[in-house]
Amino acid sequence: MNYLERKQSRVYGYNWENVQNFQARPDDILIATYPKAGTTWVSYILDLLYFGQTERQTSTPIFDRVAFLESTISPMGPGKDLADNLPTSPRLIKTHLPVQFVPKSFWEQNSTIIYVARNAKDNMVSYFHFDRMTRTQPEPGEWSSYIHRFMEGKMVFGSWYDHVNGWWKKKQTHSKLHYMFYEDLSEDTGREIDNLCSFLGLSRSDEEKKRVASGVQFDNMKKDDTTNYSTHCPCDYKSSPFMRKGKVGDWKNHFTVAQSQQCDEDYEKKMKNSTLQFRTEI
Ligand SMILES: Nc1ncnc2c1ncn2[C@@H]1O[C@H](COP(=O)(O)OS(=O)(=O)O)[C@@H](OP(=O)(O)O)[C@H]1O
Repeated sequence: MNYLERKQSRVYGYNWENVQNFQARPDDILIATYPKAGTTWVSYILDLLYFGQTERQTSTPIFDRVAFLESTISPMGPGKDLADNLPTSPRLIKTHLPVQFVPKSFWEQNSTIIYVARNAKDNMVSYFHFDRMTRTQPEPGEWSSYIHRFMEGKMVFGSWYDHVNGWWKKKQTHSKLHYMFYEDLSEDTGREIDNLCSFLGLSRSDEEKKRVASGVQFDNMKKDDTTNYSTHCPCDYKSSPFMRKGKVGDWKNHFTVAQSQQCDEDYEKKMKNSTLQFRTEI
């Protein structure tokens, strides 16, 4: 077992059975993403759509309102326990697990799932900076080698390519799965909130939806201590903030022309059988 595998198994391994035996409920909402694809953004949208600005929302950090299922590092204890004890209905639960590792009770209970995907290049950049900042992930090393590790899928939650494709395939057979894109949210948050409401069967006034769209803007979430992760312990915010840039196309500030070409060629090979379409700029 190499360093990465040892670290993975220490953080997530011993928790495996607990997570696999998790008892989902029919009204649960599972927010599934590859790390750094917009999990917190969509979590906060759903949180506001369902619960509005209550006292709990303004005093409790987002990572205690939305349980990170497979995490063992939350200040509130294992994510599975947090999910078990969430007082809300629906319960909002987040996961980064590839589709084949999601606890089976979510399928048995026909729970609702919101998947968020982000283009590979921006996802990679965001993950790189997160790895620089967090103490729960392997050290990222140099950017030039990180790109290769990402392309090879040697990441804590496995290959980005398998992740986005696995969930995309699942969407074709699981009607309660809504597949969203970070780039669409960035382009028109209001439109994506409308789509979410239609999918979830939520009737919210135009005014309420506008309030949500404004509340979840990057600058608002960045200055809000309940959504910017500033109170989350295992991070070094001097290296990089959690709410870093929040942009589509920031990859252009990181990739050299040669790195971009190499990534595109590799992408073509890995995604050649996929009908998924990503935008790397808007
Ligand atoms: N409101 C809003 N608007 C635009 N972008 C946003 C928003 N909220 C979070 N973000 C950006 O999402 C990135 C973090 O992704 P996740 O929340 O999935 O991270 S995690 O996996 O839960 O750790 C991270 O992206 P980068 O800035 O590119 O690093 C965040 O800045």
